[in-house]
Amino acid sequence: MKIERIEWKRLHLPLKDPFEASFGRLAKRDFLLISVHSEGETGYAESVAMPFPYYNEETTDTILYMLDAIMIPMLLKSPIERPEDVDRLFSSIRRNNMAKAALEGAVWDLYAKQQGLSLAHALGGKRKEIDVGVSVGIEPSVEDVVRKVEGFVADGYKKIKVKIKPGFDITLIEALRKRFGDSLPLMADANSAYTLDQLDLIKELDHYNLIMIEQPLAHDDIVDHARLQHQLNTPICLDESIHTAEDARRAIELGSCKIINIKIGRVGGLTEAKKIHDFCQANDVPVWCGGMLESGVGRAHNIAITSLPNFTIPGDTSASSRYWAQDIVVPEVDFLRPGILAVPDGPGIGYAINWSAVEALKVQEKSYSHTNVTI
Ligand SMILES: O=C(O)CCC(=O)c1ccccc1C(=O)O
Ligand SMILES: [Mg+2]
Repeated sequence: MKIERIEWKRLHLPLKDPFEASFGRLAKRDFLLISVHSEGETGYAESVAMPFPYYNEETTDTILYMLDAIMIPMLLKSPIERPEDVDRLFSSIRRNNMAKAALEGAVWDLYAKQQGLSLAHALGGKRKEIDVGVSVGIEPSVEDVVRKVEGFVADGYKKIKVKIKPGFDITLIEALRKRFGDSLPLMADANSAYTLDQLDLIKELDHYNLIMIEQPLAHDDIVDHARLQHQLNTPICLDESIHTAEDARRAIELGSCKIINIKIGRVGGLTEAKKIHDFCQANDVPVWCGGMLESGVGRAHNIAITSLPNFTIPGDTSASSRYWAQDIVVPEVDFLRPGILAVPDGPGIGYAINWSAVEALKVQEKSYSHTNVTI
């Protein structure tokens, strides 16, 4: 697999409605669409960092720097046979997982296309359809969230995740249970907004039959989460705290969580995502695929990894129309049946790029080949 050219295009894609979590509010997506070219095929992926370092330490600009100064030159000068070689190549670079994942993901798509396989199949996924849920942001009032959830329930989403923060938690969950009853598959994501000092408040959430509580405590903690899990009936799911399969092993050994949210970007790529999946499967810990408000390209990667067998809980990969007036893929990501997405069986990610949409959203771009990169 001789990599001849690598490009990024920086896109600004406006959200239909601003999305808010305890870490901040977002009105548009600012991300890099990555293309990796080899022998007539092109692999695609996108960078998933937020524009601010409040979810994790990366931003679109830190990714741009890492790709431009370090990772693209490294990739262009290294012999690559399989996508796992990219994971190995970048293993000496500490963290910067979303930068690594953006390039590694494009090489996975390229590799699958060169083998004539769907990305799902290349990863070892067998599932042809996946159940999906939706993540609902914080709104000005509890009633606003209830109204939004009404729409998503009507759409047929299989899991409703709501964002919570101190002062916007028990009253919200209470209102949702009152309106939709106990059988609605409901969970809450705190994005690290609480500490163990709020134990009594967090324990109140035990009364609402939540499927799980996602990342209640600090982004870099597994010790307090273990103490909390031992006093909580509701399963804890870790998102921010898990960056590697080793992190997953430690958290599971300690009893810090009963479920893991796998995000390809947060863990540095599909190779590591698959390792976490496999470790969790061997230890009877279910996983699901988290979202980062991706365009259709990132959504396609999420669908592919979700075809693996231990993704037994509906993820955050909703339809394109949940976020975008127009997505950058054709066809757009849409339900096969309510709450169900088809896993594409065409080569690679199974979606084409809508280049006229990309050109309209583009704010910056750069192309690299052996002739313009000093290696
Ligand atoms: O719909 C999605 O893509 C998931 C939205 C979401 O919850 C989220 C979005 C941005 C950053 C972090 C998170 C999260 O899961 O914590
Ligand atoms: Mg989360």
